[in-house]
Amino acid sequence: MSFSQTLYARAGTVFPLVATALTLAAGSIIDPYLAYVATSWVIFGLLSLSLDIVWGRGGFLSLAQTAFYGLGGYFGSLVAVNLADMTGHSILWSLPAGALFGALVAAALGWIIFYARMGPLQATILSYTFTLLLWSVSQSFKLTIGSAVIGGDNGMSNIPGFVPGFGKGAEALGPQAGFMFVVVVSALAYFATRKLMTGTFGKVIDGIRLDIQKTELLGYDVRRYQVLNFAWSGGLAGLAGALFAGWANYLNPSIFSVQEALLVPIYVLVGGLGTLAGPFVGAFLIGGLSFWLGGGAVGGQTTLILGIVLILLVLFLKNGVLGAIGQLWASRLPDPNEAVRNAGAVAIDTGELEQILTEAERQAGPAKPLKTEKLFKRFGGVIPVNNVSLAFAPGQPFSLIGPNGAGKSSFLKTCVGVYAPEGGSVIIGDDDITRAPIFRRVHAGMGVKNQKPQVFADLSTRENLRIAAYARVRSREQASAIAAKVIAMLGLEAQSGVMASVLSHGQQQWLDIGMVLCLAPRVVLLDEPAAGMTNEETRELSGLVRTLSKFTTVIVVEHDMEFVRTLEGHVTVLHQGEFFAEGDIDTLRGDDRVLDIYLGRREHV
Ligand SMILES: Nc1ncnc2c1ncn2[C@@H]1O[C@H](COP(=O)(O)OP(=O)(O)OP(=O)(O)O)[C@@H](O)[C@H]1O
Repeated sequence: MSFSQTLYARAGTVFPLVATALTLAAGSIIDPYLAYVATSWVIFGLLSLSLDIVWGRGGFLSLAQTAFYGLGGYFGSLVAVNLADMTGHSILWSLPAGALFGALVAAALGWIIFYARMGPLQATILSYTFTLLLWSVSQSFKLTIGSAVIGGDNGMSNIPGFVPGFGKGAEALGPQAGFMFVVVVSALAYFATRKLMTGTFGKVIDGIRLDIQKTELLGYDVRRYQVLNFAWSGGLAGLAGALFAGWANYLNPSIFSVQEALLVPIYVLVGGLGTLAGPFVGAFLIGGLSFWLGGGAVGGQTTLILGIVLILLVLFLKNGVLGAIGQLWASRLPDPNEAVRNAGAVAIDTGELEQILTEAERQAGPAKPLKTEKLFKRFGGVIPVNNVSLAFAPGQPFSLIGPNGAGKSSFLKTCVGVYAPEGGSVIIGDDDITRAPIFRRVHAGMGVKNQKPQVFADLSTRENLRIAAYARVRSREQASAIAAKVIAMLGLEAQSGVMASVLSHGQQQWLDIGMVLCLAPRVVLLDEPAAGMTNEETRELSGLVRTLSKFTTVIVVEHDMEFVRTLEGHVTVLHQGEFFAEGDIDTLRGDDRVLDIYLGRREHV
């Protein structure tokens, strides 16, 4: 790797470190008033970072960040006002209290949003409603606890500044030291968040944004991850709120206002969505710009400037400042996706495959049978799965065939948990999984490949496999080792570092199958796996499915009769949602009744 490539890969750590050092150095020499104003930009940057991890990384535009910010500020101050009087050291009380309260409220709101499986728009509106509700309630909310007074419209005053020393007479930091203190706290919060988001947790959050269903099909409890991410973001916002209260020494309900709520996404967009450092850049740029124009941080020109900046940004810098710099820089580096252009056809290394499957069997136990009993699913007047009772076992591949609309995919989706059945049961081994969420079925041993390749487009081939393997083994080293084996088995070594989005359709199908194998499934369900594959790839796939069936139960939904014939397994015909016939493919191909349903003749049907 060249210096430029290494620096590009570490940019999110190196530049923020340099920026922190420079800001700290500048802190003691700049004008105290500027230091005071710039402190608020750092705080807004931290608040915006809290949005960036849920929006830029998690894919959910939350308008509740200022709610957690305000609540963190009020609660942190409530604690600080009472305790700091006796002990000094206000920041020891207000910052953890604000962060914790913000995290708890976010976890509660996130629990409602994510477990109710709301759509993105609905979730954004609910988060906005929550902020508006607080705004309205806080106007008349009055509370006195000890020496802390929340006075409704009048807000809360006499909040102690940043007091680092102990004891009654301890003094608050001045503007310059206060600025440096806020920079240090925000930098620590940034680096902790960055560590979280560049690790496996962050990759799962990326997976949720890119393809939530696939993430769950890997066995991740996606809602738990979403709530945890939201709670972390609430913690950051609460921390920012507690800092803001110490900076302003005063809070009032305007912190929950519409204008405040909408400023946060603007900072994020200006800096660069999903970049983590971008929110600070956005807050500094907008804050600095309005300060320079003479309006101060919240001066009269701010709204106008924000409007103009946003319009220019939408027109010219769609990825924000850091996003645009990153793109420009990347375009000057050697193309990391070059390897794809020289790629040959995928050839399965059968020896490697058998090793992977033997190891999987050793770790996850023997193959499990899958059974459905009178499985029933209806969509209004359509019944795509009508009392279907089937049993699948290891030893040979099972194929499900039938004309278009026969209910093959619906049967598979009902087994997988994408559709909830109205009747009957699905049993894997000894476990009744009829009502289990998708990720629990995966834990029970199910591995699923849907018709379209489901890979995480923005992650590399290796990262895709790692995230799949990590879902099972929960160890980064083991996950990397499994990913390396699957890459070798698929012969994708040259493509291991390229983005999945640039792989060919066939390669994406293989990668998807590789991800399923990383789960060491005991039952494998494949929905039209040969779709879009070349003849050569289809032959390879047939070999893979046959080998797989020696180690696990395999069920394949397929249209391609020739492919089904090469599997040399058991075939079940579905028709109009019901079991119709079964046997080997040659017998079924000679069966007039089966021919009739495929040709649409009525004679035998
Ligand atoms: N989510 C849904 N909502 C409403 N109807 C659905 C839904 N999914 C499937 N159906 C209906 O159920 C019937 C069976 O569809 P399904 O896709 O399961 O058949 P299939 O055998 O897999 O067909 P194909 O081979 O064309 O993929 C169709 O009439 C379809 O319109």
